[in-house]
Parts: sequence; C-alpha cells; structure tokens
Amino acid sequence: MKSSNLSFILSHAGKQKYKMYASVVFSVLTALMNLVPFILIYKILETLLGGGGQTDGVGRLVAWTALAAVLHMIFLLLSLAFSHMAAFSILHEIRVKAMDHMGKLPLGFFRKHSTGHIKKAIDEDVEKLELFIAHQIPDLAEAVVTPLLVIIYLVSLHWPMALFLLIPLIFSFLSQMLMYQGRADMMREYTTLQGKLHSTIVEYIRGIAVFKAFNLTARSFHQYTETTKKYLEFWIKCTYDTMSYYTVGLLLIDSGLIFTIPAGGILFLRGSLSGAAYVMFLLLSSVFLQSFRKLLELGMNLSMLLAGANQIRGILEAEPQRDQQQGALSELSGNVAINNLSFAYENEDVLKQVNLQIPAGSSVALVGPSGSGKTTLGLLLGRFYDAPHGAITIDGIPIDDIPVKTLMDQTAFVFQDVFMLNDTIFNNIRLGMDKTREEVEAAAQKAQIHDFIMSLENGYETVLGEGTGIKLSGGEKQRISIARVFLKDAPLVVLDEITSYSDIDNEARIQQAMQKLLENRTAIIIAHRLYTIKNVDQIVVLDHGRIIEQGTHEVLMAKRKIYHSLWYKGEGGVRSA
Ligand SMILES: Nc1ncnc2c1ncn2[C@@H]1O[C@H](COP(=O)(O)OP(=O)(O)OP(=O)(O)O)[C@@H](O)[C@H]1O
Repeated sequence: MKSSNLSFILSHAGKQKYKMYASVVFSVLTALMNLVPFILIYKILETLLGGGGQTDGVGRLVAWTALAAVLHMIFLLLSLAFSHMAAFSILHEIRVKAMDHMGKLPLGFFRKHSTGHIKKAIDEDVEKLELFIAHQIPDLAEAVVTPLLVIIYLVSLHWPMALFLLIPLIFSFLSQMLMYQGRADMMREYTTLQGKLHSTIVEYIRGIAVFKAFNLTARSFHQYTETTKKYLEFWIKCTYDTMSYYTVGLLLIDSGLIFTIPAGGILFLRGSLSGAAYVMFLLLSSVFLQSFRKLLELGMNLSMLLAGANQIRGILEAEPQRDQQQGALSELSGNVAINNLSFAYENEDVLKQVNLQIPAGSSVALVGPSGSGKTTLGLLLGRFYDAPHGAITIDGIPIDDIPVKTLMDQTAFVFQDVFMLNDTIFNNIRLGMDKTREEVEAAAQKAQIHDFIMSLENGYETVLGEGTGIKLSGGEKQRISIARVFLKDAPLVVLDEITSYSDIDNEARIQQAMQKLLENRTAIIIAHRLYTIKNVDQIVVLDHGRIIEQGTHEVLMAKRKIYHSLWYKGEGGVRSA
C-alpha cells in the first residue's frame, strides 16, 4: 500500500527527524509558556479580588509571569531553529536524491514527464516542503497543544462554561468539513495545472527563436495562453467554492466573545462563576478560538504541500533501470551482437528483428532514410531505453546484465544535438571526469578543436552559455563533443550525425578527428552523408526499422540496389567523386 505523503517526507528525513522532534517538543513547551502567564494572571486576580486587600505574593507572581514570557521566547526560537535546520537539510537531501535517482531512470520517464513538470517538482514543490517543515510543523504542534491545554484549564475552572465555548467551534468545524469535500481532487488539479504552466513557459523560452521568426508573441502561443487561462479559471472557481465556508468558519471563531460575554455574565451574576474566572474565560476564549484559526490556515496550506510532495514522490519512486551490480567486469572489449531485436517506443515497432554482429575494434555505419531507426539503435546500445533482455550483448553479456556504471564507462556517445554546460570550455570537455589539463588539451588536439580554443581570448577558460557572448557554431560544438569522447577513451563509441551541422572546413576537420577516433575502437556511426562513412568495415542500410542491405561500400555499390541508389540520389554522396 502506498504510504501517506507525510510519512514519505519523514522517511527522507533520516537523522534530521530528531531535529524535527526537538522542534515539536520546543513548540509544545512554547504553547505551555503561552498559557502560564494567563494562569498567573488568574492567580493575581484571585489574590487582588479575593477581598481583604491582600497583595502578598503578587510581586512573586509578576516575576513568574515575566520568566514565563522569557522562556516562551527562548522555546519559540529553539523550536524554529531546529525546524529550519531540519528543513534545509531535508531539502538538500531530497534534491540530491532526486537528481541522483533521475540519472538512473530510463529516458522513457522523461518522455512521459515534461521538463517543466520535473523542474517544478524539484524546485518549487521541494521548496514548499521547507515551508512545511520549518514553519508549519512547529505551528501545527502549537496550534494543537494550545487549545487542548486551554480547554483543560477552563474545564478545571468551570466545566459547563468551558463546554459552552465549544459551540462556535463545532459549527466552524462543520463549515470546514464542507469546504474540504473534494479538496484532494482540487489540489491534484492545482498541481497538474502548475506543472503545465511551467512546461509551457520552458517550451516558450526554448523555442523563442522560432516564435520570433514566425512573429509569435506569448499571447499567440496558444498552449501558453490556454494554460494560464485555465489556471486563472481554476483559482476563481476555487475561491468561489471555498470562500463562503472559510469566511463562515472564521466568523464563528472570531465571534467567541459573543458567546462568552453573555453566558459568563449570567453565571457571574448568579454567583456560580467567580470574577477572576469570568475574566479568564474572556481572555482565554480568544486564545482558544484563535488557535483554531491557525489550524484552519494550516489545513489550507497543508493540502497544497502534500499535493506537492506527491509530485516529488513521482520522481523519487519512479522505477529505475535494472542495474546488475554483481559480477562486475570493469572492461569490455566491445564485441557487439544484436540478436533478433525488435523495439517500440509506444505501440508500433520502430526496429524489427534486427540482427547484427559488430566485432571488437570494427566500425559499422547505420544509414537509411529519416525515421528508419538509426538513432534508436544507437540509443539502445547505451541502454538509454531498455531493449528486450538478451537482444543486445557486448562480449557475450546481455547489456542489462552489465552494471550500468561499467556500460557508461566503456561507451561514449556523440549526439546530434551537443549539450553544453554554462561553464568553461575546459569543464565542458572534462564533464566531471577526473582528467588533467594536459589530457584535456591532448583530447582537444585529436578532436581538431585545440587551435580554435587557443584562438579565443581566454582559451580553455572561456565560459560558454547564455549571457557570456561566446557562441560556438554547430561544427565547433561537435568537435568539443568528439574531444569528450577522446578524453573518455571508451572502447565502444556511437557517433550520431556528427557532421550534421558542419560547413566544409568543419566537416574536413571532423572527418580527420573521426578517423583517429575509430582506431582500435568499436564504432557505430550514424550518417546521412554517405561519403563520410565510405571506408568503414560494414555499412548497414535500415528502412522502416529493418536491415535491408549490409556490406562494405564496394560490395553494396556492386549490388547496385538500395545503397547504390542512395549514393547517387545524393544522400550526401554528391561530394564523393
Ligand atoms: N522518443 C521517442 N518517442 C516516440 N517515438 C520516437 C522517439 N524517438 C524516435 N521515435 C520514432 O521512432 C522512429 C525512428 O526514429 P529514429 O530517430 O531512430 O530514426 P532515425 O533513422 O535516426 O531518423 P533521423 O535520420 O531523422 O535521425 C521514428 O518514427 C520516430 O518518430
């Protein structure tokens, strides 16, 4: 059974749990100290109104009252200090765990959940937890304990009058219960809409160049305006549905004195309630009922926070890729076998019964029309998606039996779209690998990008990314990406369209780099420009997910079939002559 969101938060609290408990304890003590001055005031009133003009001990009682006020401050500060320490540590813990866990999820997860949704969960929803742990847990403890203590005390003073105080409370609770009906669904809708709003904003920023090119403003980006409109409508409906109950609840709570003054007055006149007790009821009825007001507000916030926690759980509890930790081999020679592999993203197979042997150290090129499954095959080799068990083996081992860390260490990818960090070129090549400056430079030299980097004013320390003014061309990015592969020095590489963005100069350099990269490595090269892969050991032509031709350039040209026609159709073959 799925545990509650509250126990989910506690389960991630680890040792911080004790700080949370300490905060609750100090919060309860704060509530106690809240009450002490009232009890002492009662004692003072009893002494002063008791007749006989006795003032003995009043000074002592005043001193105790002052001490209670000081202790109240100290306990409150300690409660908040513990709750804040716990909150920020838990926040850190959950964010690190979420990022770590995301790294273990198959790419399919990111297809189902938009960047905006994920960003909102890790950023905003986690932040809401801080609010909950740092502020609401101590508030909640105090808001529960204070009225409990007050009512116990008032019952001890005059129980019928104390019970009378419960009347507005019962009505207030009834109105709240009506308000909370359907609230869970409302909160689910709220988080879904917020997620959508984030996604569309992210999408809008990402696609800003296209929107500008087509002269589209944010208003004409239909998805965005629709979502903000829905969000606005949601809040109008939400306010409309809940406001009347909320207001009635608050009114009843605030009207405590309307009940206490006449009822207490009658009892006082009849002589069944002392003057001091009457004053106490007048003072404490507000304290009692105001604590419930706090509870009301907490209830509103809590349902929002717990809905947010649900989103974080969606990430932290998503099924990670199976990772075989045992029998770890640390090195692979790169002998790849693909056996009867079929694969579908959704319902339709995009790869159909593919069989392919790639001996260690050899190179194979995947060619074919757009959408024929080339990139998919490359991604499956790195387990970015999981292929059926046993369909792909490296050195005879099914890839899902190879520890993910080994697989990632032993394979390197150059994707069509090169991802750049907002960081220095040095760090962009190193990508967190434990490599020296010399090693990075040597890799950049092999990737034919060293001279370009040195021509920049700050060389390897040049910061890339938004707002830095340095914009690399597609070909330069590709070469940086190739430098990463040289640096990683993995025996198995997958190169997806590495010349896709290049001009003639860039392309020639990338070709040189690629030739060097292929030495002593198993390489899978995905290419549209056929002259770039003419010299590989094997060319595989894919069409609609099936291998339709296979062989060396010479063999396939001699066959004068599909590859031959692709070559002459100009699928990049134009520059071959
Ligand atoms: N993440 C995805 N979710 C669903 N379908 C996908 C996904 N990625 C690719 N596809 C579909 O799978 C099929 C194969 O795509 P793939 O990218 O492997 O082809 P490709 O041969 O590499 O194409 P291109 O040469 O244009 O890069 C296509 O029909 C594509 O629409």
